[in-house]
Amino acid sequence: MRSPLALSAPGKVLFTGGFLVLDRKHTGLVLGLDARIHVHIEEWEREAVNGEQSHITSILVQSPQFQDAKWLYEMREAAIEKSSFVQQIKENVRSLLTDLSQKSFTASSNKFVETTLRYVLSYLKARGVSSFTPSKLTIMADESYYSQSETTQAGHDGFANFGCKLSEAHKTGLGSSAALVTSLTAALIAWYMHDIGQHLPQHLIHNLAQAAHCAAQGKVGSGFDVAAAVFGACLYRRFTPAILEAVGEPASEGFAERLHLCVDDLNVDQKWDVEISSHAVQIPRQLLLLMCDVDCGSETPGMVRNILAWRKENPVEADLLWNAIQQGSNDLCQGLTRLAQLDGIEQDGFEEVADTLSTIRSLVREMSAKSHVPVEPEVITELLDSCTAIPGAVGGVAPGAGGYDAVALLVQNDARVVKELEARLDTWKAREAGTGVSIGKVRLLKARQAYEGVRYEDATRYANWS
Ligand SMILES: Nc1ncnc2c1ncn2[C@@H]1O[C@H](COP(=O)(O)OP(=O)(O)OP(=O)(O)O)[C@@H](O)[C@H]1O
Ligand SMILES: C[C@@](O)(CCOP(=O)(O)O)CC(=O)O
Repeated sequence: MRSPLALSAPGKVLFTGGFLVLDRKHTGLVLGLDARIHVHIEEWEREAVNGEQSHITSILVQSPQFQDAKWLYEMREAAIEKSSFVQQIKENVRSLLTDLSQKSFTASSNKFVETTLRYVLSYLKARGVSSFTPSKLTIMADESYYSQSETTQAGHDGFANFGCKLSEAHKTGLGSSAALVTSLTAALIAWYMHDIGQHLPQHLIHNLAQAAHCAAQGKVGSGFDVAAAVFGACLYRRFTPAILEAVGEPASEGFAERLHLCVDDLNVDQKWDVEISSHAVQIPRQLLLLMCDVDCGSETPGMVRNILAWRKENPVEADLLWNAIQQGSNDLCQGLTRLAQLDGIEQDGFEEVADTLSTIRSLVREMSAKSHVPVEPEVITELLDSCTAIPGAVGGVAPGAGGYDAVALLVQNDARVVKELEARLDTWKAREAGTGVSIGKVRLLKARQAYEGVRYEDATRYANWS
């Protein structure tokens, strides 16, 4: 029996560059977190159900921290005859596409899981992998990905039982789908591609996870969350969207071969042009990145549509604003790196970073006011002002698309500052003047800054769940 494998990928915070990063002219400053989504993969020995055909491979995916979260997929394979190997491979790929079906253990489907399986298995077939043994995949998420509720029960092994359905859990905006798609992609590649050796093929995983995530998400994102899940914290410049558009729909003729060419970057006229600079982003050890969950979501695709519409109608004004925010983002990145390199030589010296952050925030508020999209809404301004007034707090932002999801803070790495912040959040209550939008409880998440991307884990850690 083959030994199980486990892999994990981290969450992200788009600290600056929300909306700008959708345009290749700009970059996003993406900070990494130590909250991860893990995937454990093992052989699945399952007795054949009456009448079941041997050419069907079953793949079970489960998310045991949630109720009713088990999905069974079946993949049909045509027999491969040596004489017509290439042809058969192509047919297999097609049959895989039409016949990867979800047998519902659970009434609901899981679009991100299903799309990832479809993309990775199609890619593997096109790469010549011809035999797939049944496997069982167990997804485990670190606690910070979802808001705490009365049903959450902490476990001794560090994993919580959320005690509710996945659809009822409130996400905290750390990029659960990107971390999930990335660790699932990596687990399937490591399990079924036997020649990858010890080192995970990061670029392959990145390109494939971007393709699957983009398809499942409805092609709206810049892909910064998948880049962070694979490579960790980075300065991110997106890829040209046409690179993935060329792959087409999974049901279309020749999809798997096009996916293979795209993922392995073999299209001469459409090379991957994503820029991921991991070394450009550092947080000095004297600072902590803290995430506060506001538990009152925003609808990112709607905000993206409205901001882009405003930018299109006001190109001159928008460009000025976008360039000014970009400048702020560059200054912040350089300021943080400089302090990280001084590493303790200069104990104070956070004023410059604090000033830059406050300039960025005022530009983002200008973006909000002009576009009428609540990127930093009034309640969040109040919350950020209150948090950053605590002695030892350096500054903060409404990360990513902003809105009512979360705030991200940089504070001095001192337990007293964290305690004071917690005390302030405990009593925090706000109501937005005019619109009447109020935010509920604000909670400090356990997640802190981290740099590592996708990685192997000790597979014995998941013994209680798999
Ligand atoms: N633990 C999990 N098990 C299985 N599927 C999950 C899990 N966590 C997330 N997912 C999948 O990801 C989807 C949520 O993705 P979505 O992009 O809406 O959120 P997010 O990535 O956490 O948010 P954001 O992009 O704002 O950070 C779920 O509907 C589900 O398909
Ligand atoms: C608005 C956008 O630039 C950032 C969205 O970030 P988040 O999902 O709110 O963390 C969209 C994107 O880049 O995918």
